[in-house]
Amino acid sequence: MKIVVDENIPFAQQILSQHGEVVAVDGRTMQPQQLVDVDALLVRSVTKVNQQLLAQANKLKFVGTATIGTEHVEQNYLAERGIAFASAPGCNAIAVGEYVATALLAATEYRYQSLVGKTIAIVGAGNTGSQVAKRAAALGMQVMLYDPPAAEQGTLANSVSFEQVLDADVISLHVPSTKNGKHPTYHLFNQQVLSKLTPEQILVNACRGEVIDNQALLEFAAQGKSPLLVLDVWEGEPTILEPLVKYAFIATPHIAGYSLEGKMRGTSMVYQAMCQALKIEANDLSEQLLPVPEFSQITLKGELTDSQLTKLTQLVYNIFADDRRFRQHGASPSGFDKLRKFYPQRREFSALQVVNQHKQANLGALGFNIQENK
Ligand SMILES: NC(=O)c1ccc[n+]([C@@H]2O[C@H](COP(=O)([O-])OP(=O)(O)OC[C@H]3O[C@@H](n4cnc5c(N)ncnc54)[C@H](O)[C@@H]3O)[C@@H](O)[C@H]2O)c1
Ligand SMILES: O=C(O)[C@H](O)[C@H](O)COP(=O)(O)O
Repeated sequence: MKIVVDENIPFAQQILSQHGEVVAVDGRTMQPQQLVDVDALLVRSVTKVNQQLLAQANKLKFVGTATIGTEHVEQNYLAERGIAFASAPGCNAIAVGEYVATALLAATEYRYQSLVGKTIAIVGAGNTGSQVAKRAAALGMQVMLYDPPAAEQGTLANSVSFEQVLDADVISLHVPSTKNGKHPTYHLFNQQVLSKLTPEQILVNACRGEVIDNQALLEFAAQGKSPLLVLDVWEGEPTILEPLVKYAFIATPHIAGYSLEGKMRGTSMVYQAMCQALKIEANDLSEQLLPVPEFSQITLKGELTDSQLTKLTQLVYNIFADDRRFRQHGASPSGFDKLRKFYPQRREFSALQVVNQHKQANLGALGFNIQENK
């Protein structure tokens, strides 16, 4: 069996080589001739899987994307060809929740404010939005969910109105990128919507760049009229609107979901799906391949202040290091992809065991591994 994988799928080589020849290729520049006689293809979000790419894929039986987003894959075309498809829903949702929580704590410290009692509107209450909601609630915020599709399907009891979203202290975006259907998200935050926001608010985009009209946002930001911006995703990646970067409080190259655990779950999920589709027995080594974290335990002697909590999150995930690297090296197309390719190992909060003498319920809800000190 021959399997082609994006070279940026961690652990793929070790896990898949049990089943045949594994060829790792650059996902951004993958070519049709690389798929001749290939049985399975595993990609990430940067590979457009369409008729053109699969023109010479004479033996292909399975395509998997080790990501949450699926807009880069023409699923109808795969179905027409009888090629099985799987994605990895929710694989890196915890990492996105931790990214947003870390960013919000940093932002409010910068403004000498507290998050307690502030409102947050979460646009898109799916896997990533729910993880953000859980952490925002743990930080004492009042959470509002806006998700008309889920409300219509009856899976969300209370979806607030879009007007309520625009009034929130924090607006955090967690929708897929869609141009069609009843609730398209392309430029959901367009010039008109952005004009209603104020510099006192915080706007987070960790879903897809094109959900915000980046040119319009730049114009408001340049006039000092935009909210405080936390931007992980950008329109046109990797060719982004570079002047926007300097106006963001936090700017990162689409790495909100890039925890090692999140990537490992993505690999594991598509591996399992591939084995099922190709009717082979799975031997998932991913958990075993996860390295021991550099840090392991911290003992807290007293109640944490807001500032100490901010530091604790940054101890595990140094969001400012990501931001710094991006501003220094990442805004050009090659820089953007390079930072993502050579992203340092980032662990989830659960990798840190917190020995806690004072009960702080919110640390557990934030994702830390709590050990009560009796
Ligand atoms: N920055 C990153 O590293 C990163 C990581 C993971 C996911 N993502 C992106 O975030 C998106 C969301 O991920 P998820 O796991 O939460 O997906 P999900 O499918 O679990 O949830 C998306 C939610 O958005 C809702 N939705 C769709 N259109 C909407 C609209 N117009 N208004 C409000 N809600 C709407 C859906 O009903 C659904 O509940 C993904 O599609 C992916 O593109 C980015
Ligand atoms: O959709 C997802 O899962 C995320 O956006 C993910 O972080 C994308 O990562 P990429 O495939 O671009 O490396």
